[in-house]
Amino acid sequence: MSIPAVVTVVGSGTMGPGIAAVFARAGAQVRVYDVVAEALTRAEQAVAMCEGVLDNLGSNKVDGGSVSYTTDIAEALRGTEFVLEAVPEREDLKKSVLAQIEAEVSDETIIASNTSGIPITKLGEALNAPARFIGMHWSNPPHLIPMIEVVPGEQTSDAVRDRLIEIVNAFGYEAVLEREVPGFVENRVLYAIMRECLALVDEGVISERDLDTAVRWGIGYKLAVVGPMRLLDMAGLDIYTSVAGYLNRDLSNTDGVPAFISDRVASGKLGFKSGGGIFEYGEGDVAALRGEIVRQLTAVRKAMPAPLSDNPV
Ligand SMILES: NC(=O)C1=CN([C@@H]2O[C@H](COP(=O)(O)OP(=O)(O)OC[C@H]3O[C@@H](n4cnc5c(N)ncnc54)[C@H](O)[C@@H]3O)[C@@H](O)[C@H]2O)C=CC1
Ligand SMILES: Cc1ncc(C=O)c(C(=O)O)c1O
Repeated sequence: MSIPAVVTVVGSGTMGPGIAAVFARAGAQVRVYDVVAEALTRAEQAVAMCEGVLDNLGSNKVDGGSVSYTTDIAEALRGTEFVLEAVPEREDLKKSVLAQIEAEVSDETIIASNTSGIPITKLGEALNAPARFIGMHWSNPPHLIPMIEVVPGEQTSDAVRDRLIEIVNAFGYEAVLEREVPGFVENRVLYAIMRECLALVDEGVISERDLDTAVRWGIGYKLAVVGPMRLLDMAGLDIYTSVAGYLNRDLSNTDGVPAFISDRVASGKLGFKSGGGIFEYGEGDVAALRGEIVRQLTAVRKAMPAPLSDNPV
């Protein structure tokens, strides 16, 4: 299974560098483009770190891969075969950038978006040739989570869909093909969980730290091995029927962003990126936490059956 020889990643913030590292690991010449020069400087450091993580993971490495960095979009897109858009999650911005990309590439170039859940058909309205456009939703951190949601829009061609699945598998990643819905699958599940977690903390049922402990060592640990559908069979559909019969109507069904979050955002408390959010972080805490998270994710990944392997669970 081959991957494109030349790949361009547009947007080098949280996600771009790890994505670039995975493509380069698979042998592609990757060009990383951003409008902010400092973002590229940070990206170069991030890519080097991701490469070290992939070495530690023992991830397969194909010769010939490289990563370069530029603030010149024409240079970034010249001769490219595959573009991954990873700019901020704003429909207007993404549409503008997608149109900018399409104007610079050949008719054969595939354009993919790492959008967290904006419908691909909607973003595709910005393109003259939406048949070449598809959703390619990586999960954070992209160089460690070996599952990518493949989300065709209504105009996406079958050939582009099949080619993207081939590329994802060439990384040694699981490609999950989905019909397009807002938020796709992973974030619909994640945001349902986050909604309930935030409600439980906000209502004083449990503290932030104890909530994390409960979820990590309860469903988090279990779901890393047993998926939700298999878990239903393991628990018993009769048990689910009894519990859901009284519990589903009692779960949080708030829409919008809870004040627990919006108040913090309004006061500039964004989490790791601002030194404080749900928790507060002192000097060096975020870097240490990032390193420990990567170390533990790597250890768990090594303990699990490899992606694409014949896992009986
Ligand atoms: N952060 C996360 O955990 C995940 C994010 N995503 C999605 O990936 C996309 C990117 O997210 P992040 O990396 O977190 O965003 P980010 O805000 O960390 O990085 C975005 C980058 O795009 C650059 N940028 C802004 N305007 C640009 C333009 N016109 N042309 C080129 N570059 C431009 C910014 O300078 C920045 O470096 C979003 O759609 C997001 O929803 C998907 C999975 C996980
Ligand atoms: C909070 C949150 N929101 C979106 C995404 C991905 O689109 C992630 C993730 O990939 O981890 C996330 O944690």
